[in-house]
Amino acid sequence: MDKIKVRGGTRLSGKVKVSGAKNAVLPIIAAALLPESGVSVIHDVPALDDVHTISEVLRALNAQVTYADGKLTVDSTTVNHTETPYEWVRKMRASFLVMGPLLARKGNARISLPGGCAIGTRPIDQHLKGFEAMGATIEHGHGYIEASVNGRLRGCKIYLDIASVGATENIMMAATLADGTTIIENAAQEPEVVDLANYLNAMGAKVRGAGTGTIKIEGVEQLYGANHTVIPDRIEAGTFMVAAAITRGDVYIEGAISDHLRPVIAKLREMGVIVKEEENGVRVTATGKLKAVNVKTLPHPGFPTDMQSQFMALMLTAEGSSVISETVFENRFMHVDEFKRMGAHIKIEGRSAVIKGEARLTGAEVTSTDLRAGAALVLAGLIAEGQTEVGGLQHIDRGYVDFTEKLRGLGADISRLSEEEEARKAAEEAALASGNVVKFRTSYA
Ligand SMILES: CC(=O)N[C@H]1[C@@H](OP(=O)(O)OP(=O)(O)OC[C@H]2O[C@@H](n3ccc(=O)[nH]c3=O)[C@H](O)[C@@H]2O)O[C@H](CO)[C@@H](O)[C@@H]1O
Ligand SMILES: C=C(OP(=O)(O)O)C(=O)O
Repeated sequence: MDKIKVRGGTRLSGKVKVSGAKNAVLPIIAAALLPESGVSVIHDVPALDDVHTISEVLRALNAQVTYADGKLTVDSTTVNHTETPYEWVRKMRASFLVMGPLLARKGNARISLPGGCAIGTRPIDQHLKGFEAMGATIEHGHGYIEASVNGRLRGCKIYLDIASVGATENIMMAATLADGTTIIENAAQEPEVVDLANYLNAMGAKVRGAGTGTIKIEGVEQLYGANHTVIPDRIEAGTFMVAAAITRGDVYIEGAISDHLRPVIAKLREMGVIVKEEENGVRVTATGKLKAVNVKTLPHPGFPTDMQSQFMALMLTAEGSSVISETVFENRFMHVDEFKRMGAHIKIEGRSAVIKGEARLTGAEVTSTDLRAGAALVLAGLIAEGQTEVGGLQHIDRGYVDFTEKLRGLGADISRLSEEEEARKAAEEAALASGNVVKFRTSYA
């Protein structure tokens, strides 16, 4: 398995460009299953493992999907399968987002039950409650959920018990082709929900109110493939904002949309970080001591849980103790033990963590437990004394495009090595040190 090696101590500076948002593009690609005619062309699609996974899900349903240079083309006119096996849902929970489009367009869908993951149990009851309210019959068996409807889904009023992002998106997609009007109350208000609604409307859907707690969807007879450009990734942007702050650097994050980052900007400013909102990005500068703050994760527009572990890394450098309350996922503190391996003092009390500031971090071998935890460990490595080796990169690859390269572009002492490269490098170094210089071949014919 690959590892990221980072040596702490460099102040980051320069410019970094944000890629398209993972959490926007995944539901958008699922929604590309809806049109019965026309081709969708989606721009600014990040080259992520998750994008590859959802593309494979669509191909397994018999859609034609091509990807090159950030442009993804989907032709769903040929879709004739309605089953998504465990293989794909296990890799990425967002695969479950094809249920709404399949049910709306084909009248049935058989999707593997996602199961829990490293950050929580993550049930899907709100998705299913919505589909049932729209007239679908739901059956569970052999690890699968099968949903079917006689004729079309019916528009109705659905109150979500939790403002779930995925449930809002799945129900919204299903409702575009339903008979009548659907109203989702206590809907998720994340910018990615708005981006999905914009794409659906570009295909001919009638979605109003996305970005508020009440979304109204008037069902239409048919949708048509459309062009769409994905919004920049606010979590990637936030991660680089923290990278600038943690190294007391000066970084311009091109493409970051301030309005999507209100809670992150507010908390950085509260800590004493300078954040300048510019027309096409934000500039983050930090020097000297930062103040401890308290953070509570909440659905948008609250502080995003996907920024929690990166902020924990930053809090380790503040003066005094900070508290994080994680209210979105019940088990999103797995990175704490990894931070402790680097010398951090963090105490978990129920769903809160108390983070002691002014930590003297030392480089260590650590493992990513989820996508954001992996990024946070790299951030901690940027300020640790000596070398940090971060493993479990399959998590980081799900959600960050060229993470190592982008950080190196800002001056970080960072590299990514495969096990093979690492062994070869070590042998070369040993040979050089002994004066016995030999040429190593990486392969033999
Ligand atoms: C691909 C994608 O967009 N992923 C994001 C999405 O995940 P996802 O859409 O899975 O997150 P949800 O908003 O659905 O989950 C929020 C909370 O609601 C609970 N829940 C959810 C659905 C349900 O039917 N029942 C239920 O109890 C979950 O277990 C969790 O505790 O939003 C999360 C919360 O901002 C982010 O961390 C993820 O990065
Ligand atoms: C939790 C995340 O993603 P997912 O919902 O795809 O697991 C994330 O992006 O931090």
